[in-house]
Amino acid sequence: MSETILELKDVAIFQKENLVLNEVSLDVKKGDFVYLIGKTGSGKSSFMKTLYADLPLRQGEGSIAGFDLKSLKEKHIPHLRRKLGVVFQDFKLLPDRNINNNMLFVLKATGWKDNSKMKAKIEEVLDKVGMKTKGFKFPHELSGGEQQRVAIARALLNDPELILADEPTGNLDPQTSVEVMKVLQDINKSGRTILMATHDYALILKYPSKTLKCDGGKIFEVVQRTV
Ligand SMILES: Nc1ncnc2c1ncn2[C@@H]1O[C@H](COP(=O)(O)OP(=O)(O)OP(=O)(O)O)[C@@H](O)[C@H]1O
Repeated sequence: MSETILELKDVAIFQKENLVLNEVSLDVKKGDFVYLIGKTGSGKSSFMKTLYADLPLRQGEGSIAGFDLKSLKEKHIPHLRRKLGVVFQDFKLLPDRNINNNMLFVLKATGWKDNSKMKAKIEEVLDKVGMKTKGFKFPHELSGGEQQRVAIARALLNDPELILADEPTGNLDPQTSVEVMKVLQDINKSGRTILMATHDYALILKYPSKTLKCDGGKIFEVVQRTV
């Protein structure tokens, strides 16, 4: 049986004093590709934030990439984030520096020191997303799809065990969404676990996989044909 990388047991998720999700229990195995769907405001982002410890786990039990979310101390959050690759809808690239320097910033912030190793790593991840020749460009010189591919490359810098993608195609047109999705599929095929929140049912139909739905304050697994 394959190894569990994310496990939640009877978790409740709050935004301030408001209960957003309740009785959340799930088990994600290494190598899985899991979608998280649900209407606006149903709690997808709050759920993702709990996983990368932007929201504290106040109730229930949770472990992710070997970290216990309940007892996680503030000072250990950077260690957890190094094991996760997080991708956002709005890319979140630093606008004042080129792509290579965006990557360098993350590597230095996560403790890398050796210049030649950093250079090789940046080339490797940009190559993986088909952006090897664009490292000298600034974010505003790239299309939305290219920026998202760079953001995915950035998420790969520290060889994360799990990638959390919150609406990664939310700002992209359908064709570009498929291109970005292909990149995520390739990364998943190379053994990485991906949890992706999305509104894009066309993508789910094209690339069917295990699907969780946030609805009515709960998360449950749905079978493909009813999404
Ligand atoms: N910082 C916050 N403070 C208070 N309430 C919040 C905060 N962020 C979100 N909420 C509330 O929590 C609920 C869930 O929001 P969340 O952003 O997780 O939903 P979502 O499913 O990700 O929506 P969307 O698809 O629009 O991103 C909503 O009722 C929202 O108003």
